[in-house]
Amino acid sequence: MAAPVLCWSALRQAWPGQPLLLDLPPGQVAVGERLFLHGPSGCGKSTLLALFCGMLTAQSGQVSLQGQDWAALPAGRRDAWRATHLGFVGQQFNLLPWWPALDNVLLPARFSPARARAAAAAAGGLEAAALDLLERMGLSPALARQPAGQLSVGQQQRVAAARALLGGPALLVADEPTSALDEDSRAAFLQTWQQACAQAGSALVLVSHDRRLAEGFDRVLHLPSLNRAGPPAGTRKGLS
Ligand SMILES: Nc1ncnc2c1ncn2[C@@H]1O[C@H](COP(=O)(O)OP(=O)(O)OP(=O)(O)O)[C@@H](O)[C@H]1O
Repeated sequence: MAAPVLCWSALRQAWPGQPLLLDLPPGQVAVGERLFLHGPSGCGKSTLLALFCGMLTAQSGQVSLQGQDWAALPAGRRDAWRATHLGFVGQQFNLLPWWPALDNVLLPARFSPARARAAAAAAGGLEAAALDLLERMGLSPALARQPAGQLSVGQQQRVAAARALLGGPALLVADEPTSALDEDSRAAFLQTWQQACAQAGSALVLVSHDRRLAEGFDRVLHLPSLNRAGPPAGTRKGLS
């Protein structure tokens, strides 16, 4: 069996001066697996994604991406590892607003020769790969040439999604990636994204408040709130 893409030991995390936020049993995400992560606002979903992405070092426990323990990498190599193996779509899209959408999608290729090669090989050229991804996300070649800052918020979210997919990184992590889309577009967009992940062989970890979007995912991980009136931690259910 192939080694997991993402792997974590028991994780405990608290922000300074705040009560324990995360208390997670060991887990993993397999090659190509789609994991849907949900839980109430403030339960620590974004914090957990930051641990998965090596943006934050676990206070207790260990997280590995593609067999590499994040904590064992110096900061510079962590950035390079992330650029090669991870695509991320956050609640802020972090696009360069004066750059054409197309150039924003091509950004990972500047930081990762491996992703540049993979993208070019899959589509007969790097630019063709980016245009193809944008088109699959519903953006025409004409829109692809427009500065990202002149696109609608929903279109910008699609550009960020295409950028994360370029070159088929082993893992895609998405924090509420459909928040800027209208309700009718959400399911269709996610379906497109899942298909693109499957085609690229990328695993997907997606956070959403909206449980209805869990359709099509292989597994659902419910993250309970540890700091809310409710059943004591020992009786929490649904953590898989
Ligand atoms: N950079 C930070 N510094 C200090 N505390 C933080 C930081 N980021 C998050 N927190 C704390 O961690 C808690 C959980 O935040 P987090 O964003 O991880 O939750 P979430 O489940 O993603 O929330 P939402 O669904 O509303 O986006 C927050 O209540 C906040 O107090």
